[in-house]
Amino acid sequence: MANKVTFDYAKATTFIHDHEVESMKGIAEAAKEVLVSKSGAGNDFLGWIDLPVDYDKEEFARIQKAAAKIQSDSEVLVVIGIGGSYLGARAAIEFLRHNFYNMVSKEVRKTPEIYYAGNSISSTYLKHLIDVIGDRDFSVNIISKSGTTTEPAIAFRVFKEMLEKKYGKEEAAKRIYATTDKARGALKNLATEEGYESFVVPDDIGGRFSVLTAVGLLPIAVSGADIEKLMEGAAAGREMALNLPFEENDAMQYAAIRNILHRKGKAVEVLANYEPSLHYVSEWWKQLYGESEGKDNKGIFPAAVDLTTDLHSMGQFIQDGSRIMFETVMNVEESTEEIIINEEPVDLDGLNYLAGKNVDFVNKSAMNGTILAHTDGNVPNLLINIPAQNEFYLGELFYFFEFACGVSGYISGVNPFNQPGVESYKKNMFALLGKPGFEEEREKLLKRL
Ligand SMILES: O=P(O)(O)OC[C@H]1O[C@H](O)[C@H](O)[C@@H](O)[C@@H]1O
Repeated sequence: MANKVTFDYAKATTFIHDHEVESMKGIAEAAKEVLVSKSGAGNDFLGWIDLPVDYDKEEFARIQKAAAKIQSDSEVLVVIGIGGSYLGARAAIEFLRHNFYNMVSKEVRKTPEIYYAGNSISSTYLKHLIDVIGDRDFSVNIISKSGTTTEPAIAFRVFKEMLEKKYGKEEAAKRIYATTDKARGALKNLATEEGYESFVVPDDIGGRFSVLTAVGLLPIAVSGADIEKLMEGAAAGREMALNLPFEENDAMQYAAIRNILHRKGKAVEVLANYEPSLHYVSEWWKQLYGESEGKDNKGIFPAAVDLTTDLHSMGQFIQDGSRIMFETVMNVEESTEEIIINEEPVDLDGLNYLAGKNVDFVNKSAMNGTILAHTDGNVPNLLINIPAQNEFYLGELFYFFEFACGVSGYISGVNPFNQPGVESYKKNMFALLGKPGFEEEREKLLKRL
């Protein structure tokens, strides 16, 4: 086991020839050069490249102080945000903390319960979350880079009113933390007006690359995870991605291999995990790759499965359905906890052959068996090994995926750092809602409904 996050495509070599790797190596290195020399499209959004070694230390300390205050005066933290202003924090908290974080006793958890809002427009979800908070002390972290996104703005109105009713306007303002642009947007204006403690999403870091800014760091710190270790891991990931030659550079190889497979007609990448606590890492990854690469009528469609769970639902398709995909497995090499399967005097369930083995041995056997089965079913399998579930390796993993994403986007010739397609639904929604300025569009749409 290496003491770092590694990428391994040994099980995919039947689908990929050495000369293809050699040829893609050149393309990937040229793409890397465009990325690090900041000469490509979207080059004003590359602040994430050096972020792990070049971040605002004063703000970092303020994040830790705010987290400590929330931990001391709140039983619940409501994190309001969507997309890049939501998924990174949730991915990290679920990866790093207890699988039943909110449910486990306070003595075990020691930190506030954390719930997420503003990631849908469901009134039922909002009302049910209000029920969960009850009359307990709580704080809110509203996160929106643009400060104008509808889903979080609506949720914030609801929880702001709840805080103000409970504590009065002045005390409520001390329980609201706003993470947004340093100067622009409705949320920034509101925060200044109401005196909320504010944290900055840097101009040159897009939402889906912002997990290691205050966007992710404040909620992650509130959960009790060590954000310094997270940054150290990301810095280690950066060092390797920037400096290692292609043959030893895991992020570069991942970018290259997935593009080789894409050019052979594999239109879908299925990211698989064998730990339920990685579910939101996949969700974060889906946005990172989906918004970065899915444009100009091209891109690999990022999909995800939780295994072995989905082997009993999606497994059939992966093994035997349309041959449109390759699979990338995130393998946690050392399980955080161990449970031994004990021997039973009468072997009624027929499991005594596993007596003395731990459950993770069974999980790994399922994983290895599945990788071979899927490979036999013509699904090329790639492996990302994560030594253990801790802050350092998560930092490395975040950086690995971000760097590979930038390189991969340039390989396919898109601007990996914009998301023009996201505006289309928003325009229609605003028109249908009757937002001022959308009158003409509204008439046209109403006729089509
Ligand atoms: O942070 P915000 O400005 O509220 O944006 C939240 C998310 O929604 C947008 O529609 C974008 O497509 C995403 O890239 C972004 O992460």
